[in-house]
Amino acid sequence: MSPVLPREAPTAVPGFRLWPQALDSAAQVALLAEVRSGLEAAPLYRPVTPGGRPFSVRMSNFGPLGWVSDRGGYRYQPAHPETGAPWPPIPPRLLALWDALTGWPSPPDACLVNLYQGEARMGLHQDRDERDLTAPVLSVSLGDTAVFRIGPAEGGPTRTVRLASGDACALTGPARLARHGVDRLLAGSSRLLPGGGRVNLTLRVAG
Ligand SMILES: O=C(O)CCC(=O)C(=O)O
Ligand SMILES: [Fe+2]
Repeated sequence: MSPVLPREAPTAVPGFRLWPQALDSAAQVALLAEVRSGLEAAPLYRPVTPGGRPFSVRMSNFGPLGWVSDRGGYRYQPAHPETGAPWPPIPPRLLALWDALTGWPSPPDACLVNLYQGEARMGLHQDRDERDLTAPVLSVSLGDTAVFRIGPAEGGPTRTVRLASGDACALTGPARLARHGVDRLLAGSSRLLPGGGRVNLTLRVAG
């Protein structure tokens, strides 16, 4: 990670924290290589919603627990649903970033990997499958810029925030249960991933 503490930018949503360029371009390249090597052990797959609709993103996980969705619902589990193998470890660079940015006393035990390509998006939702809903959720973006949408937990007006390659953001405190999603990617905004697309890494204390 970067040697200095990333600069935090103000946001209009209390508890939604944003650190533009938390990872400089060298750190982004290094992290992407670590992600690719983890994905060799835990290949991306396309989950379905509990209603049976395929996600437009492909997913995998790192860490003791991984978030999965299927006909049985949403949950965390210790093994890849297709290979049955344990998830590979969370890259140390991400654990260090979690400590530096969140200051949370315990490490994350789950890192969801989302790959967005083409028209992939993610509908508005809350992250609420974790045991302790006071622990922050930290998200790191690599590749094409995402048009991220965020609004209050109870519903109501949302705002959009652009998340570029290397940006980190967190749902904390009053924004922990904020509704959020990804409307679309800005195609061609980054050259980090050959062929375009975006990798999002979401660190959580799940279990
Ligand atoms: O891709 C993103 O920036 C958000 C991902 C997300 O909200 C999730 O996986 O729960
Ligand atoms: Fe989410």
